[in-house]
Amino acid sequence: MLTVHTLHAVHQSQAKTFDTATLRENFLIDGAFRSGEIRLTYTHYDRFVVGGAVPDGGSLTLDTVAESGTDSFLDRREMGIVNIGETGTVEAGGTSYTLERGDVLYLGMGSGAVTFAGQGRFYITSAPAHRTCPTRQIAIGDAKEVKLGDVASSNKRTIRQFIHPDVMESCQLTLGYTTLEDGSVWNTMPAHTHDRRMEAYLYWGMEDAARVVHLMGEPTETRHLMVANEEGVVSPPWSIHAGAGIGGYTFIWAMAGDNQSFTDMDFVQPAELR
Ligand SMILES: O=C(O)C(=O)C[C@H](O)C(=O)CO
Ligand SMILES: [Zn+2]
Repeated sequence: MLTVHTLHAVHQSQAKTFDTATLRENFLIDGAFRSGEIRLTYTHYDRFVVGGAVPDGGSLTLDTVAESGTDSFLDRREMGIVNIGETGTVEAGGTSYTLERGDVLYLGMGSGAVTFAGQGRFYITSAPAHRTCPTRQIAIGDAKEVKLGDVASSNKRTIRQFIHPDVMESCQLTLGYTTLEDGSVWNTMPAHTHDRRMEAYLYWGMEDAARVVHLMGEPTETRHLMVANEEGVVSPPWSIHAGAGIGGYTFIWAMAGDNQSFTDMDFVQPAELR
């Protein structure tokens, strides 16, 4: 079963008037992981799509998605998949890839129908593409590791870059995930914006009762979203994206836009945030 929800782009002057429920409707991605379903959110931020596929021992095929207006979803798109569950397989273009928890698969434009199977919980990201880059499976050991933060600032963390120019080629999609060390709670602090790229976060590896207080909004108009395990947030180009968690967590970041330069960020120091 395939469900697609559309999120339209919101202007920052409107976002600052939203109450909690309206903020959540417009920026929180919840309910993406349901047994036996593929659930996608089609955003109008760089036409970036995020979602989940949970085959739960069976198999689920993603092919035609009416929102893209193409015969097959990947006819003019590339895709990045992260398995956040147990071992599962993804089959595309006649090849089957076995993904362990934390493995990433990049599918180039024109890969055709994609079939998810096994016990994987697959996080799906997709951006429009203009050429075919080679499909590639990237294990955790193949990712580029960047250590950031320190214990004193409660933000010691490891950034793992998978779909990233230093690791492999893609059209515009970049993707990786960041894991907090025990006792550290803050991600992406100091915060930043990057008007050149939108970004989507998916929080996972959390206890059911835990929450991340995700900060969004223009730097001088911040708002927060209480985010549970396996929930995501779409971050418009004008918004900061940062958070503090109750307990440990990992978050998948994925971006699309004018450049693939991970370090192209406009930093905002805590004293400048409102
Ligand atoms: O913890 C961090 O810092 C990050 O992981 C930053 C995100 O990846 C990001 O916002 C990239 O633009
Ligand atoms: Zn960012």
